Amino acid sequence: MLTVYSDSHRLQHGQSELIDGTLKPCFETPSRADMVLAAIRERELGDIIHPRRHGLDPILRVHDADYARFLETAWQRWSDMGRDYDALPKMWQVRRLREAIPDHVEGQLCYYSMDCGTPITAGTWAAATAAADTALTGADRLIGGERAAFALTRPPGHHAAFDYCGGYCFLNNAAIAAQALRDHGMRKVAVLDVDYHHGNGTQDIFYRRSDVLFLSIHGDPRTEYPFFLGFADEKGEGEGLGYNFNFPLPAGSCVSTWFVALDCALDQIARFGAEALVVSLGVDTYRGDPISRFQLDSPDFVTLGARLAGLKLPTLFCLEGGYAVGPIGTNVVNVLAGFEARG
Ligand SMILES: NCCCCCC(=O)NO
Ligand SMILES: [Zn+2]
Repeated sequence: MLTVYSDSHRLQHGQSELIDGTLKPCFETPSRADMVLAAIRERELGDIIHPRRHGLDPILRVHDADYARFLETAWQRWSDMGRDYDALPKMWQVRRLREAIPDHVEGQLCYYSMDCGTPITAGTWAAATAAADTALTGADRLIGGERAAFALTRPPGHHAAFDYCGGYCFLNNAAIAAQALRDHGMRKVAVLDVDYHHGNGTQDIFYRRSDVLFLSIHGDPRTEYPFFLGFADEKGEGEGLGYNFNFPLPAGSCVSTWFVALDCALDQIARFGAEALVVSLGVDTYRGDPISRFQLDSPDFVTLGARLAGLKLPTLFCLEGGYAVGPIGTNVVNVLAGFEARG
C-alpha cells in the first residue's frame, strides 16, 4: 500500500495542552508520525511519496474562508504581541453570549476553537496545510485507480469543523479528501471514523448532505471527549437526514462489542452504495492508550483492516489519534497490512 508522508508535520510541535485540569506536555507529538513511518518501512508496506501541493481551494471546499485566514495569520498576530509561546484561548463563546467575531487575535482564538488542547504555533499553518496536501495526494491516487492509500497525516483532522479547531486538529484532512473524491466524479463517498473520539468536525461538515455518508464508532460523549456531539440520535439534517450514523459505546467496552458496532457501520456503508471509503484511522482505541478507554489489542487492528477490505472499495486511510507512542506504528500498520492481506 502506498503511503503519503510529509516531514512538514514536524512544524506542529505544541509545548503544552490543558487536559484534566492541568497544563501537560502535548500528547500529539511529532514522535507519533516518526514511529508510524518507521513501522511502514520496517514492514515494507509499500512506496512512500511526498504530497503534491494543492493550494487553498480544496481546503475551502469544506472550511470557512475566514477561519482559514485566522489559522494562517494567528501566529504572526500573536507573536506581534510579544508572545513567543503557544497560542491558546482563554474562554469560549457559550450560551447567550454574543456570536460576534472579535477583531483581536485573542478573541478570534476563542471564537475559532472548541478547546484548550490545540496550541497554535509558528509552524501550525504550514503543518496543517501539508497534512491536507497529504490526504489530497492520497485521494489523487484513488482517483487515478489505486485501490488504497495511507495518508500519514499529522496534525490530525477529524475534530476540525467548518469553522473551528480543536482536539489537536486544524484542517479536516479526511473531509477535505472526501470532498476531493466527490469533486473528481465519485458520486457517493463514505467517511468511517474509527478513532476513540467522535469525529465532530467531519459530522459538522457533512451533516446536511446525502452524498457523503458519515459514520463514527467512539467513546460515549456522555462521559468522553468531545462531550457535546456524537450521540446516536444525530442522524443528519435536511437533505442529510439518514446519512449520519453514530455508534457511541461506553468507556471500557469490550473488543467484541466494538466489532459488532463496526459490522453495523460496514453494513450501512454497503447499503449506501459508496463508491469510495475514507477511513479516519485513529488507533487510540488501543487498550494502552493514555487518554482513551477502549480495549483493542494490536492483533485486533489486523482484524479491523481485513473487515474494511471486505467492502471492496477504493479506500483512503487518514491518520487521526493514537497516543501510546511505542505501539502506534505496529497498530497502524496492522490495520493497513490486514487490509492488504484480505485482498
Ligand atoms: N485534549 C482532550 C482530548 C483530545 C482528543 C484528541 C483525539 O485523540 N481525538 O481523536
Ligand atoms: Zn482520538
